[in-house]
Amino acid sequence: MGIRLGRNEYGKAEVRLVHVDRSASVHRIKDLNVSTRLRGDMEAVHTRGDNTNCLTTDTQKNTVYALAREHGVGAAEEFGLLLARHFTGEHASVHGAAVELQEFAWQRIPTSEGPHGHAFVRSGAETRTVVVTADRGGEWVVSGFEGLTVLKSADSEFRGFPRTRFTTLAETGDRILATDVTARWRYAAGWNAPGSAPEEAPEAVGWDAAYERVKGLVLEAFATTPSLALQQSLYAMGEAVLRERPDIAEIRFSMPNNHHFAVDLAPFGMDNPNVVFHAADRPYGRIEAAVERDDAPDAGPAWDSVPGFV
Ligand SMILES: O=c1[nH]c(=O)c2[nH]c(=O)[nH]c2[nH]1
Repeated sequence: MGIRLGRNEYGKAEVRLVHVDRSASVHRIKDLNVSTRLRGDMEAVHTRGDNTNCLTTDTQKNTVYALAREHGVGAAEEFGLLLARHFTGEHASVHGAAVELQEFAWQRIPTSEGPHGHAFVRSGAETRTVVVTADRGGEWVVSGFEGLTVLKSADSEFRGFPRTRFTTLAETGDRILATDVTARWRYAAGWNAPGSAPEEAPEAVGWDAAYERVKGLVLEAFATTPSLALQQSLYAMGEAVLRERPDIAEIRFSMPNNHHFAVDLAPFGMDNPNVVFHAADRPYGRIEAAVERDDAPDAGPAWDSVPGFV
């Protein structure tokens, strides 16, 4: 009987790193949750318990902290690339690395004398996310965010769906459309061809500026697309991003349909022209799709370590 080791990876999950940049009197903080995953020559550790090639998960955790001290922490994409390159470059037994980051945003507390120098309040409606993958074939960056909660109180309809013997949903020309957007986008330029020039890549343009622009495009498309279905809003959001950003090959979304039901106030002799709603928390519809360019370069392993998008 033949039995063999299948796909495998290992790493340290959820290393909580807070880095304070104290180089000026006004501090900057980076608050990250970093997970590492390594692949490589790991047959012996699995089949024989021979740890010769096993760069321990404890060392991986320490590396996150030590490289933060040595290099500082820039954009999450930059720090992810630094770590992935370190693991694949410094350890012969490691052939590939995936680094997953979540970033929690902080903003200096506004005071009557301006933003405080070293007191912060958590900010940002959403959590920024990054997954960097590096192996001998190249580097891939998937940026994104999760938990961007949005709502439209008009310009949303849902009609024309099939009516089966189990259908009770009424057609509507006016409903609340609400969701928590999770979006992940894969950069194309310079990131999946080893040795290709990164001039047009966001590393040159600025990861933070690229992030803010994509978020802005997603929000604007949600707001301005008269919605006939949440699926249509999703596609419009992806299309808006790909039209403007040739450096992005594809964008994937996962969005709950956070249902709001108009409350029946007739028992109290009142009408309810879409004014009073019950915000239901479950069940919820779940709408997921990728929007991609026809000529998108191959995704390679870019999505392999992206949670919820496999
Ligand atoms: O935008 C929507 N898409 C659906 O697929 C769906 N299904 C449903 O019950 N309500 C909605 N709304």
